[in-house]
Amino acid sequence: MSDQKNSVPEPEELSIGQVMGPLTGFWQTKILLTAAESGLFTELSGSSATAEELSTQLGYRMPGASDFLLALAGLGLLHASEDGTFRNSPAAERYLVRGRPEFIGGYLQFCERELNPAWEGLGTALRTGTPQNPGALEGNPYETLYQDRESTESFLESMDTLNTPLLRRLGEIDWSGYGSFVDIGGARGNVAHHLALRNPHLKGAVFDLPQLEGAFTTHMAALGNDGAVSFHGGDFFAGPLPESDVLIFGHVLHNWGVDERRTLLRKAHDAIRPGGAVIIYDPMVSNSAPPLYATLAALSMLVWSAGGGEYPVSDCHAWLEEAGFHPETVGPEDTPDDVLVIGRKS
Ligand SMILES: C[S@@+](CC[C@H](N)C(=O)[O-])C[C@H]1O[C@@H](n2cnc3c(N)ncnc32)[C@H](O)[C@@H]1O
Repeated sequence: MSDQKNSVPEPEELSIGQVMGPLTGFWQTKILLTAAESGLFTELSGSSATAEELSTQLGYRMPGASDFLLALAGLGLLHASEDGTFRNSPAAERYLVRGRPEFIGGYLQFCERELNPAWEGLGTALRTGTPQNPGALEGNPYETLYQDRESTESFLESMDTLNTPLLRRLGEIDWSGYGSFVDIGGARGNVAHHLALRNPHLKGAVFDLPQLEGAFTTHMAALGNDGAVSFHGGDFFAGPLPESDVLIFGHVLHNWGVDERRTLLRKAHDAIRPGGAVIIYDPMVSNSAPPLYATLAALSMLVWSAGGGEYPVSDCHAWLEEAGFHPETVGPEDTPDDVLVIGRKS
């Protein structure tokens, strides 16, 4: 037995770090979320301070506070200088300072409040296939989420963090042949606003649950949108989808099971005018070794959503063809980013 073991060649790069890294991932998450919640990065923005000064400001005790700051430096979120002072790293300065355009505080809060508790039940979800988010067990998890104002706000901010990289890619599509679009499940209208801004000839709308109308109106006012995009409240599983040249499903299909995705695409085909198109983006996978982000997103859907998950690009094409579209993948596959697929209607 032991001979057999010894005969297995050990890869040279084998190291316990390959196990310790994922194991301490939870501790790293807690360090990041605790620092963000304390306001440390905002406090430090554009300045530097010693561990003693920061611990006084935050009400922390030494020496724990010093280790905490050094751990943040180890994570690349702070820079520790020789003179004993700390300042934000460029990433922290850009993404973790409240008030900055790319601040991701909403996403941190959404992970902490919504996703991470559901991840606690990963083993159960894997064994049973049942979501671990009570809201998803009752039906549409968004209906439950929107009962809490603060959770709704952090969710909507986090959606915009995740849809921001898509704004440029959606803008690069040739929109000259289309006159209108509706962003189905378009939340508070971030994508719709930027699309309409870049293509003033387009009549844009968002279709989402009626609970989001107030957040949509507030966000449009903050962006200076003068009514170029309208909001239509409704449930996309009840009744037909709004008529348009283009319908967008961004980070929507992965919330639902295969049958619901196929239903939504069939409804989309009914609603889209001849010559129009449906546009889909999700962190899809296209081979047996997808980027880690896509599989983490898939597992987040498993534990949080009502039967959702990420799906192969080829499945997306198949559902589109079944619904009557001619599918085409726009841009790269197998990136840590979303895959963009367009289905054209003859
Ligand atoms: C993951 S978010 C995606 C938001 C946005 N498209 C983006 O890319 O950031 C899913 C959206 O679907 C909406 N939604 C969920 N169920 C819905 C339903 N039955 N009818 C209409 N919208 C729904 C949610 O309110 C939410 O805004």
